[in-house]
Amino acid sequence: MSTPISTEGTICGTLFIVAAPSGAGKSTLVNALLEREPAISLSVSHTTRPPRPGEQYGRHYYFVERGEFEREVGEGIFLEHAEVHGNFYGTSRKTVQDLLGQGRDVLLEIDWQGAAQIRRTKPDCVSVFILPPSRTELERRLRGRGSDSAEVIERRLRNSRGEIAHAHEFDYIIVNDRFEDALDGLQAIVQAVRLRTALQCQRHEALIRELLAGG
Ligand SMILES: Nc1nc2c(ncn2[C@@H]2O[C@H](COP(=O)(O)OP(=O)(O)O)[C@@H](O)[C@H]2O)c(=O)[nH]1
Ligand SMILES: Nc1ncnc2c1ncn2[C@@H]1O[C@H](COP(=O)(O)OP(=O)(O)O)[C@@H](O)[C@H]1O
Repeated sequence: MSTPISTEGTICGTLFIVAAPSGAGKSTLVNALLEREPAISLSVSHTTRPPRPGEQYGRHYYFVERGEFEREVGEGIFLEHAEVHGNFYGTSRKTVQDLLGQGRDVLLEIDWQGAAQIRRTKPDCVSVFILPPSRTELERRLRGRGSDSAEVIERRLRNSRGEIAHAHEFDYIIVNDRFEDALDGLQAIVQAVRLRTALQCQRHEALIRELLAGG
C-alpha cells in the first residue's frame, strides 16, 4: 500500500493523548495497548521528578535536573510542558514531529494542561481521559502501587479533583474499572481513528491526483 498523504502534503500519523489522575491506571493501560498495537510510538517525556525504583532513563522518562529542564524550555525544545504535582514534565517537539512525519502514530501520556497546549497547535489530535471507578479505588490503587511516599500519594489524591474537572475537554472518556474492558475501549478508539484517518487520506489522494491531472 502506498504511504497515505493528506492535502497539506504531510504523511498521516495520528497524535493520541492519554491523561488521567495519578493511580487511575493510565500507564498500565498504555503499556498493554502498545503490546496489542506495536506500531504506535510512545513519546518518552523529560521530567524533573526523581526516578522511582525500577524506572530507567530514556525508557520511562529522561530524568533531568531543574536547571537543565529550564534551559530546555528556553531553547524551545518542548511541544508542551507543565508543572504537575510539584515536578516539571515536557514532550520533545522534534521526536514527535519526526515520528508523525514518518507516518507513525504517536501516543503522549501527559496531563490535562499539556493536552490543552497540544490541542491549540495540533487540533486534529485525539485525546482520551481515563477515570477510576471511584475515589476509594483510586486511593487503593495509588497506595497498592507502592511506588510513592505517603506524602506524595496525599498530594496526588488532593490534585485528582482538579484533574478530573478537565475530563470533559477530552474527545473520549474511559472508566478503568475492569482492566480488560478499559483496554478494549482504548484499542477500539485507536482502531476507529485509524480507519477514519485512512479514509481521509485516501480521499485526499484522489483529490490530489484529480487536481494534478486537470489541464
Ligand atoms: N504535561 C505533561 N505531563 C506529563 C508529561 N509526562 C508525564 N506527565 C504527567 O505527569 C503526571 C505525573 O506523572 P508520573 O510522575 O509519571 O506519575 P503517575 O501518573 O502517578 O504515574 C501524570 O499526569 C502524567 O501524565 C509530559 O511530558 N507533559
Ligand atoms: N483496572 C484495574 N483494576 C485494578 N488495578 C488496576 C487497574 N488498572 C491499573 N491498576 C493498578 O493500579 C495501579 C496504578 O496504575 P498505573 O498504571 O501506575 O496508574 P497511572 O499511570 O494512572 O498513575 C497499578 O498498581 C496498576 O497495576
